[in-house]
Amino acid sequence: MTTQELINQIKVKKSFLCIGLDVDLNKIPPHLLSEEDPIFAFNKAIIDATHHLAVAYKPNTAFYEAYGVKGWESLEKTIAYLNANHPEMYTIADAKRGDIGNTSKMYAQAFFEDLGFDSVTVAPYMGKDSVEPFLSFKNKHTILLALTSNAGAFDFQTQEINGKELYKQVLETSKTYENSENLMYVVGATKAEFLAEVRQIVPSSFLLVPGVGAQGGDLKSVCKYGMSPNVGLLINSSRGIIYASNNTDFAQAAAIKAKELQQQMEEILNHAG
Ligand SMILES: O=C(O)c1cc(=O)[nH]c(=O)n1[C@@H]1O[C@H](COP(=O)(O)O)[C@@H](O)[C@H]1O
Repeated sequence: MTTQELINQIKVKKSFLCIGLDVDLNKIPPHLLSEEDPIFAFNKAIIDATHHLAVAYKPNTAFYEAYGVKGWESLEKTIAYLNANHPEMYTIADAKRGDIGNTSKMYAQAFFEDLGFDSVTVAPYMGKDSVEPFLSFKNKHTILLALTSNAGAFDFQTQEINGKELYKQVLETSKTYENSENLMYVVGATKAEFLAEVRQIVPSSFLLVPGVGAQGGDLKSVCKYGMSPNVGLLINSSRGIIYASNNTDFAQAAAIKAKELQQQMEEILNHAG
């Protein structure tokens, strides 16, 4: 999906919500455990109930890899279901990859070509030649970790090197990479006040903002500091939506939570004009 197509979807749906499909078998409704593929059954029900309220889905691959071959099959089925039935949805493989060039190329192939995701999250630590193999894929996005939502973000990302915080160096340096127009960035919702400075460096890039909901990030603050003229935000909530109920009404309960966020987003978009 192109960036313009994503922007169009945001305008049509009046939503910039990304729903995180972080499926934990200990948290899903027990009645699903007798299904042949409980993870896919859960995802399909959540997608069917929420796709009109969100513009993106983000399975975090850890939750699938944890179940071995079966988990990977559930991931494959989930992305295939989305691409076949909801091609308008933007898809993010949250895999946080990045390695020497020839290895990164294989990671990119796995997520963009084999699985067919629109984007993948990548760690910037190994630098230019670890990121550019992802950027060379047309109409695919590479979502680089800039300032993450967790407490450990302050260990390195906000430390200054030559008078500049590392996350700012990541933003600035990555703009010089080949095909840098295919970049998006992760900035945690728990660090909303940093978004104004992020926007000074990347005024129009899309930002994936996780941390609303279970981690306590505030939607309004994120929009206040981070919204660009083209919206430029994908706000993710995983547990806060998908585990709203662990009973037979789980999908409807997820839709209620998703709608709460979508309505707040619609109000913000209306005010932004
Ligand atoms: O890359 C991410 O999506 C990510 C970056 C970050 O800084 N913080 C963060 O929470 N995430 C992911 O976003 C999701 C947040 O989930 P909830 O806290 O349940 O909404 C998880 O899949 C995290 O791995």
